[in-house]
Amino acid sequence: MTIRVGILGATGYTAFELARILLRHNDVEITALTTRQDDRPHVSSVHPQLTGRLDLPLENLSQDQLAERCDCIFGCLPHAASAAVVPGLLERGLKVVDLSADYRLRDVAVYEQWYGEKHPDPARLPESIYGLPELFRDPIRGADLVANPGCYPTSASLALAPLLKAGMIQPTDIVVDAKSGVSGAGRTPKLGTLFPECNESFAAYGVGTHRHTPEIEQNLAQASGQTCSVIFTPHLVPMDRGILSTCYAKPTAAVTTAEAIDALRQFYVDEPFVQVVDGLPATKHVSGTNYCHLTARVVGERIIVLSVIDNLIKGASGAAVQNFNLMYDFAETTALAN
Ligand SMILES: NC(=O)C1=CN([C@@H]2O[C@H](COP(=O)(O)OP(=O)(O)OC[C@H]3O[C@@H](n4cnc5c(N)ncnc54)[C@H](OP(=O)(O)O)[C@@H]3O)[C@@H](O)[C@H]2O)C=CC1
Ligand SMILES: CC(=O)N[C@@H](CCC(=O)OP(=O)(O)O)C(=O)O
Repeated sequence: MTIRVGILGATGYTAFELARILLRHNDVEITALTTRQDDRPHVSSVHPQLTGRLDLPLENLSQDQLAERCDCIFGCLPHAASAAVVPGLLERGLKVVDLSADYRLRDVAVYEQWYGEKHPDPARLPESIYGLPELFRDPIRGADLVANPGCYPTSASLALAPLLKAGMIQPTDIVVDAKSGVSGAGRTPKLGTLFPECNESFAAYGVGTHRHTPEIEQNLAQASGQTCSVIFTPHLVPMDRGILSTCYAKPTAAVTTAEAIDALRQFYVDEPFVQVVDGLPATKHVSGTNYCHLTARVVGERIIVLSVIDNLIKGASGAAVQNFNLMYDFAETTALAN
């Protein structure tokens, strides 16, 4: 069975990584790439790395044109822009993996509080499926609309959910101190991601206000069945890609480092893309892959869980293909095992 796939926002970074991964998928044909530009640039002029590997223009396509050419859409648009088109695609019978934040939060009031704008498609929020297979796999199988997680929430949730579920850490006073490479901000130019602004510099941003805070709390609450509160502080690191999340939590009882690592290992024993390591993980260990590396240390009165992912792969496009594989009942690792 060949699934015809379209990628929205194809000039961007996550779209490029998606195309690269999907070209390795034997059951996929990429049949549409979209842009708002009207001059139909060839994909090789937008992403020279794809020269000779994909022969398609980027086009400003209508929803009817997408429905004629595609079975499934990967949405790589900014939030709000995504929810403006997803309903029409679903109504035309397409399946959608949405990489934006639009369908991740269950509660429209929480979305509007943290994103500071009206949700374009609020009725669909309670029924969209959150695509983090290691924590919530079953509903993804056969789903029509999967909300691909944010990059920081993936790294933090994979680190903390197992220990919360095992009752080893308290659900409050959790601190997630996370650092991301600059590709996390996308290819669309912004002042803060210009080379002279961020190179040789290291800064926090969104302190106390970052919109991934409620997404992390939602995941931890859903995984553990208890209300969770998280202080999340992201930082921009002058490197291309990668996220390191250092997560601090209070143990519920005396625990050793070996016991904490063992709990993580037991939880992820059958997971192809989560590796619990003994040494300290580094972003380079997972760069360009769909893996998350995790470890833990007990220091004083805290358990510290360290988690690394590639923001563009496990934090975005690799996870999207993992979800796609589940939606279509392909082996979950198809096109991702590198
Ligand atoms: N970068 C990352 O690490 C991660 C990103 N995400 C999310 O994935 C989505 C894509 O991210 P990324 O690829 O990094 O972003 P980019 O900025 O690299 O690309 C987004 C693309 O969307 C198109 N676009 C921009 N604004 C609009 C608009 N208002 N309406 C329609 N199209 C628009 C642009 O294409 P054009 O100008 O050609 O029309 C642009 O190239 C975003 O929602 C992002 O938050 C999620 C996890 C990680
Ligand atoms: C470094 C950087 O700027 N990172 C982005 C997160 C990328 C991501 O996951 O964003 P979505 O939730 O929109 O999909 C940010 O902090 O907004």
